[in-house]
Amino acid sequence: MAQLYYSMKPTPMLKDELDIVIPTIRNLDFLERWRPFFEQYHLIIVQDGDPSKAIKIPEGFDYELYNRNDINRILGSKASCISFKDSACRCFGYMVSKKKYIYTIDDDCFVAKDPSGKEINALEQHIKNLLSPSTPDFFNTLYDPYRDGADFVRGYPFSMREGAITAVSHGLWLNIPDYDAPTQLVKPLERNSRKFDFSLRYVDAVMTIPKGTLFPMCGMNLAFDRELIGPAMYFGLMGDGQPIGRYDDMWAGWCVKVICDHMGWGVKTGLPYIWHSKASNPFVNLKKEYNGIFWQEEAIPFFQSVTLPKECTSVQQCYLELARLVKEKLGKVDPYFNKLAVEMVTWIEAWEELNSPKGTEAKAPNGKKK
Ligand SMILES: O=c1ccn([C@@H]2O[C@H](COP(=O)(O)OP(=O)(O)O[C@H]3O[C@@H](CO)[C@H](O)[C@H]3O)[C@@H](O)[C@H]2O)c(=O)[nH]1
Ligand SMILES: [Mn+2]
Repeated sequence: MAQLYYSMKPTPMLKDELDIVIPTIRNLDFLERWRPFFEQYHLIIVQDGDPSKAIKIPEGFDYELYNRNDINRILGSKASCISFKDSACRCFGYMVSKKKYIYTIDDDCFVAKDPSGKEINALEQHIKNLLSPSTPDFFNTLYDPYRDGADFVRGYPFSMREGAITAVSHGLWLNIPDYDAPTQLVKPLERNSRKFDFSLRYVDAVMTIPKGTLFPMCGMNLAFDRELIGPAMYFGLMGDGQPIGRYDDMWAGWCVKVICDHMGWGVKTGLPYIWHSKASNPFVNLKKEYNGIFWQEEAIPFFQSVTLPKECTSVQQCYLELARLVKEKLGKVDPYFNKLAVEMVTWIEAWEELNSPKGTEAKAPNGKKK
């Protein structure tokens, strides 16, 4: 009967070309809310924290599950580049995936509704964003010209209307916005939701982030072309034993954007929205973010000043050049950046080990096929 049910359901887009990566420290009951949208995709679950803890995964999902023991077993000494006790561990899922696309989502994110009350299939919107071109070189004032009902506006050069390949689709959040701790502390009650003037909160737009402009990439609701930009999607070393937290995705976003600009690829932000249900503790977050709030005032000018040499023709080469520059330019800000630069190189070595044709296959001992 189940087979008949599946055969009757429409095959979702990129069903066999996309993995969903979830970092977690808890049971994944949230998947029940996403079942209509996720159950035909393969999940890669990266269990953080105590590997002896069993997490419950609802029946009917096709997944592979990795805990810290698996990460250490698969990467050996190179496991040092994967964060422990921080959601940054999710990037291990990007590395072991064999698919062209990745969607990553937090386990406290649920299906949101658009202003008409319709449930948002966030994954489908991300896929549309990734499969349609970007406009990094010339801003279209009607936002995404490739969306139904939109187009290029007058004065947009026809020679540029083919657009660029889209490497990243950055989604947003209703209810709990991704604020830093100081902002959270001064706006404890603010919700990005229908209680306020909903039309101000739900912006029905997808836009390309212009070339040469950095952005704060949030890992909560994010999709990307893994074959294109995967090697640069290293979520910086945070968590246990590190002097900084909650800048993992920010670090990845700055590296990714500099490399996408160099390669001529686009990064989009906007739709889809998810419903972010849980605000993490602002005081705990302040401790994690403290150094980052200082260091980003040095890091941003550094990334803005980076020019990658034309000899860097692959993402791996770009990333290794970035690691070299991080050590040279940011190492004097704090020794942490020397360590981060080393782990950036380790990440690329581990990526190559698992993903080059002769690379080793990562075997997930815990996993369930439907
Ligand atoms: O030690 C940990 C803590 C959590 N996780 C998993 O990671 C995600 C996010 O956790 P949570 O929702 O509690 O934290 P947020 O502050 O909302 O996360 C956002 O901030 C950034 C953190 O870098 C990031 O952009 C967002 O994720 C959940 O799935 C937890 O289960 C973990 O793996 N390890
Ligand atoms: Mn959260």
